[in-house]
Amino acid sequence: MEIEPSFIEGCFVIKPKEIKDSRGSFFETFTKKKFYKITGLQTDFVQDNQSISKKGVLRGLHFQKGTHAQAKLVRVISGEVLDVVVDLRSNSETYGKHFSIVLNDKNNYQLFIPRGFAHGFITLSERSVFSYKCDNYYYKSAESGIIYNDPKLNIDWRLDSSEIQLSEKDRELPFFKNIDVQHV
Ligand SMILES: Cc1cn([C@H]2C[C@H](O)[C@@H](COP(=O)(O)OP(=O)(O)O[C@H]3O[C@H](C)C(=O)[C@H](O)[C@H]3O)O2)c(=O)[nH]c1=O
Repeated sequence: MEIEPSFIEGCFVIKPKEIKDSRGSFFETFTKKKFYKITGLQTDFVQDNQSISKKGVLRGLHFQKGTHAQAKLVRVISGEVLDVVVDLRSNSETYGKHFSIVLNDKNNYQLFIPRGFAHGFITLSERSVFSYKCDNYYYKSAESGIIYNDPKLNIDWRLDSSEIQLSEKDRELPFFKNIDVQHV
């Protein structure tokens, strides 16, 4: 397992070591001891999620506010997505900046996202199975987000806007300038 920092402090890519043999391959998706050793983080993940999406489905950009904020360790089990995080930590040098990365079932990359970020992904393959660990529980009333096509963020989601499918909730998310970062 190796780690690759991104330009955003605290947000990094984990590249698991895949062991191949005549049957196929094996890799450890998470071990607390190794995660701590390579990251120095004592993150205590309490909830695992999985979502399945068709091509063009964009989930996000979401975050939970205040004490319900979640750090996440995200990966793709099947297919390919563009994963995007936005730094909402008001004291961060990269506040308002975003980092994006292609995660798929070939590179098996994982992205660690600290608390204080908005997160979203778009499915680029015909179907994706997306799995992630959270260090805080789901708390519906603490949910918030930013509209995916916010002009200030100017995120390139790789697909034509006519191909992008959003939930009703995500279509109504506020612009970046209107979110209350003090309660992120
Ligand atoms: C997040 C969540 C949702 N739900 C229920 C609520 C709805 O009945 C249903 C779908 O929820 P939602 O449309 O919010 O799911 P996503 O659009 O995939 O939301 C996620 O999208 C981005 C990518 C994230 O990083 C967040 O983890 C999360 O916000 O699952 C639960 O029961 N538990 C949960 O932890």
